Amino acid sequence: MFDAVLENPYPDGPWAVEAPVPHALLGPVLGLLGTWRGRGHGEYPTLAEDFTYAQEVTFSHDGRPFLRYEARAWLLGADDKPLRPSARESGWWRLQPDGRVEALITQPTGIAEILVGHADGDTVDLATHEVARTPTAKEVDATRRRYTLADDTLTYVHDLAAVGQQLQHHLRAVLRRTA
Ligand code: HEM
Repeated sequence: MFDAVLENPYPDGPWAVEAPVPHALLGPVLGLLGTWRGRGHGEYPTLAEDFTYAQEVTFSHDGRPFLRYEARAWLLGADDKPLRPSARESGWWRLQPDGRVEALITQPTGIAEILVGHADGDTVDLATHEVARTPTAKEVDATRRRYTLADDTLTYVHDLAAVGQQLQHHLRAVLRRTA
């Protein structure tokens, strides 16, 4: 009786050139589609030490005017060996006319962010509209995320206002397209 639902007839497509055909509103973010891997560096005034991490980020779509976003990071030791899993997040980037973006991103640390911003093909700039926190989550008030795409390299900087600190640098990473 469940035969009709055994296979998902609407799989996501990470590619701009294969089915499903990307929705026209995805135009300003088409260059992001796919999987990216690379490394980053992070710091925050409340932390005793800065840190280096590796990260994998995937943007995919199902033909509708939003991206599915997945990111997972792991810390790297001095010898470049994986130390331990670190930040993960996933969400949806809703494209609006004129390249406006509304993003919903959740993290297993109890944070749910809504960000608004703009995409123009080479850059995406997102800033917090609202943050919701579970009762035990750390006090995160705002983030700003700026992505720059050039020659199959995706660079981002991530500012953070949290635990009583003003909005300031937390992360910078350079990712290369892997698929
Ligand atoms: C690539 C993504 C990220 C990495 C690798 C990363 C890494 C880290 C690390 C290593 C720490 C120190 C504590 C620990 O060892 O876990 C930390 C602290 C923290 N991070 Fe991140 N982070 C990332 C993304 C984020 C995001 C997206 C947010 C918020 C939306 C965030 C908010 C915080 C906060 C609030 C702290 C605690 C500061 C404190 O209590 O002093 N981080 N992060």
